[in-house]
Amino acid sequence: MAVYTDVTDEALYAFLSPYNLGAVLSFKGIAEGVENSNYLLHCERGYFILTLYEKRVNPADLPFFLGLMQHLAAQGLTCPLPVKRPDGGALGELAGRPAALVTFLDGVSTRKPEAHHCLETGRALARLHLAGQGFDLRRDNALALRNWRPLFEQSRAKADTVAPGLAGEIAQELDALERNWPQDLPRGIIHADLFPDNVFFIGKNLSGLIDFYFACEDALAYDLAICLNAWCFEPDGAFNATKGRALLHGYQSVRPLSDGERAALPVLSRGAAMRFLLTRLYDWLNVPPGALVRPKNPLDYLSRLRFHGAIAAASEYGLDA
Ligand SMILES: Nc1ncnc2c1ncn2[C@@H]1O[C@H](COP(=O)(O)OP(=O)(O)O)[C@@H](O)[C@H]1O
Ligand SMILES: N[C@@H](CCOP(=O)(O)O)C(=O)O
Repeated sequence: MAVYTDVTDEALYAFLSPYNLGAVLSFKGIAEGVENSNYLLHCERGYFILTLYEKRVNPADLPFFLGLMQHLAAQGLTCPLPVKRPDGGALGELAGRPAALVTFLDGVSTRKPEAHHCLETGRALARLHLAGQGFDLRRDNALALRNWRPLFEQSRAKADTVAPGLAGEIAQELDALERNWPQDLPRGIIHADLFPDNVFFIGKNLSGLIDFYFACEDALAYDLAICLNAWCFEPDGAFNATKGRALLHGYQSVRPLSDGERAALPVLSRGAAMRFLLTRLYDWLNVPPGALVRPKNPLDYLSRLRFHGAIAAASEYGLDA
C-alpha cells in the first residue's frame, strides 16, 4: 500500500471544505502505487482520488501535470480530471504535502497483460503522443540519461548487497548508454510510466490512463521503449515477442515510427530498463520508516537490461520490416 503520509479527519475536512462535495461517506488509503500517497474519497457528490505528492514530485511541476490531464481530456483521451474549487484552484496543501483531488476513473488494470492489452496500450500511447502536441507547458525529464549517474551514486555503495557485482555492471552499462544514446529523435510529451497498473480496461476495451506524474518532454520512442519493458516480459523474465509485436503494431497503427526511431529502439529500451532499475534500486534501499509500501524488485529490470544489450535490431522485438 502506498500511503506515506497519514491524514487526520480534521485535516481532511479542512482541506475539503472549499470544494462543496457534500458529506464524506468514506475515505480509504489505496492498496496500490509506490510513488505518492493516494486515498479513495467517496462524498455525496461522487468518488474522487485524493493524492498527496511525495518525494519525487517537485511541487513546481504540479501545474504541468494537472494542466496536462486537462489538455489530454479536452483532446478526447480518457484520464482523470483535476477537481477545481470555486476559486478556480486545484492544488492545495494537506498534512504538510501538496495535494489535489482528481476524478475517479472507472476500469481495472490488468495483472496479467495479454497481447490484446498490449495492442490497445500501443494505440493509446500513440494517441497520447499526438494529443500532447498542442500542450503549451514544458517539463524536462527529471529521470533522463543525464540524471541516471547521479541517481546511481546514491545507491552505489549498497548495490552489491542486492546482487553481487551489481554496482560494476550498472557502471559499465551507463558508460555504454552515454556513448550510444540517440540524439535528434522526434520529441514531445511522454507519459514516462505507462505500466500495466496505469492503464484501465473495462472488459477488453481500454477505458483510460492514469498517473501522469512522470510526464515530461522527451523522445516519443523512449516512451514506447518504457512500455516494451513494462508490458512485454513474462514474470520469469523472458521477452514475449507476441506481446512486443502487438504493442508495436498498436502504436504504429496510430503513429508510424521513423527509420531513426526504429533503429534506436534497442538502445532506448536498454535505457528505459536502466531508468527503472535505478529508481527501484534506490527505493529498495531507502524505504521510509512507517511507510505502507511494498518496493518493487530492481532485479526484474537487471534481466531486461541484459536482454536489450544483446539485441542487434528492432525486428527482434517484433517490429514489422
Ligand atoms: N483517477 C483514478 N481513478 C481510479 N483509481 C485511481 C485513480 N488514480 C489512482 N487510482 C488508483 O490508485 C492507485 C495508485 O495510483 P497511482 O497514480 O499509480 O499512484 P502512484 O503515483 O503512487 O504510483 C492506482 O493503481 C489505482 O488503483
Ligand atoms: N512504474 C514504476 C514505479 C512507479 O509506480 P506507479 O505506481 O507510479 O506506476 C516501476 O514499476 O518501477
